Amino acid sequence: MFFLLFRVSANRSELTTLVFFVHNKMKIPCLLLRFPRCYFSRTYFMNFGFTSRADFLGLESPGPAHRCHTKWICSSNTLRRELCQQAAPELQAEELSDREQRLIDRLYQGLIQGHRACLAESITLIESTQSRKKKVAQVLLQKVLSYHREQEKLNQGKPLAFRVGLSGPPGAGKSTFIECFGKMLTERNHKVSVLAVDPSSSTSGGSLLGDKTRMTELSRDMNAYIRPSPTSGTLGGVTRTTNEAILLCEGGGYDVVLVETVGVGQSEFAVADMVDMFILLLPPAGGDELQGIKRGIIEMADLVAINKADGDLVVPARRIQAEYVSAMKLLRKRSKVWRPKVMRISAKTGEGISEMWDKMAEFRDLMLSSGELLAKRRRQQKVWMWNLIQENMLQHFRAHLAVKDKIPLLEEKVLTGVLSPGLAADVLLKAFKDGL
Ligand SMILES: Nc1nc2c(ncn2[C@@H]2O[C@H](COP(=O)(O)OP(=O)(O)OP(=O)(O)O)[C@@H](O)[C@H]2O)c(=O)[nH]1
Repeated sequence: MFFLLFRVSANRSELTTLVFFVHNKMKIPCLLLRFPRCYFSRTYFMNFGFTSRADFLGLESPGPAHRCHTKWICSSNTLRRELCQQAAPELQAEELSDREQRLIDRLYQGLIQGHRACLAESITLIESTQSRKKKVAQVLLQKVLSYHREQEKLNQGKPLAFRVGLSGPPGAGKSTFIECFGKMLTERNHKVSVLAVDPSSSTSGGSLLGDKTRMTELSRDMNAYIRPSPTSGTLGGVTRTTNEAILLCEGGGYDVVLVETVGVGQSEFAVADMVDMFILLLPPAGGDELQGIKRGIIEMADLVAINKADGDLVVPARRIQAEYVSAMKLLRKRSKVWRPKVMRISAKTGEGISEMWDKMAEFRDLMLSSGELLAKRRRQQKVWMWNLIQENMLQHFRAHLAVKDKIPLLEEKVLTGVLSPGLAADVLLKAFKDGL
């Protein structure tokens, strides 16, 4: 990247005008080198026509002046990070109070040093619905993201963590599996975090996955971190924070991030869209007992694990495995390098768990070497951005004064066949546009 460096002492307004001219005409990011005690307010820059901080980066030596508004860059290392963050200038536009800055610094430092308490506090911050806290959380997240990018660069561009989604109907043995699987991984020097997505919590106000005493042994393990699902919010809200929590966990050095969801709703589709590998855990039962499982979700699975393949259940587990093997042959191929596998395991006895991890590692290596993993992650980012925009826009639309009262009436007219759905939508959209 090109940028011009200016050093400012005397006649700074003339210089700033010149810098702005260069920046504006030549579209070159400019760097302004400043001296201590040389204070520039945001208004000062705005007066010269700069519209965002990323237009213009300031370098200052730490000193009495470092508390001034343009506290952007204090060392060449942070300078590099700040340049990387140009893509998200709006997040830095809001000035943080000293207290907020201290909070971010404390959480960030604690997080990257692997302190579980700081990770927990950071996730609580991103789950906050209070607008100010949300902003602070986003600044923290940006910081963690740039740390991520640096670490990934050091790791030759390879992802820092393996993101795994786990879904299955209630009683399939998810907690027993995670306990057994997680312990095996920590014994092999992995750091494991478990995030639960439980959409039922948004309607019941309680967390199904979180309330129970689950995974007692794993939760005592210093190399594991278990986070129950947030207790409020829409599915989109819950999954948005889960997405961000994944990044925080990775920043905290967790190299295996497990996202668990109950396989009876929409959450598993959302989870499948935020992980590298999606696993479906099923009990050795078929037909009626698995009615809650949606067909579509089987198509999303990269691996199906038939659990409880022990004692009397070995025979039905074998039968179910054979059924799934043939059913999955009929599914559309989603990857050039991987065909979904069906395995038998027992979370109770631990049988098959190590082999399952070997298969998972094989999947990750194949996906990485073929470039499919990174392509998938990039695609997921875009999907998520649009999902969130859609959800927010729809909320905004439904709550808008110009359409709010009209919706029930128009819905009724569509239901009774008085109005076509297309026409009703046109009426509402026009009212919305006119009311903007
Ligand atoms: N025989 C046998 N029983 C198991 C196995 N894994 C889990 N179970 C039993 O199945 C029951 C449900 O297990 P959980 O781990 O609580 O299942 P879950 O999927 O987390 O259930 P929810 O929390 O309701 O979603 C418990 O009684 C477990 O002891 C297994 O491998 N073999």
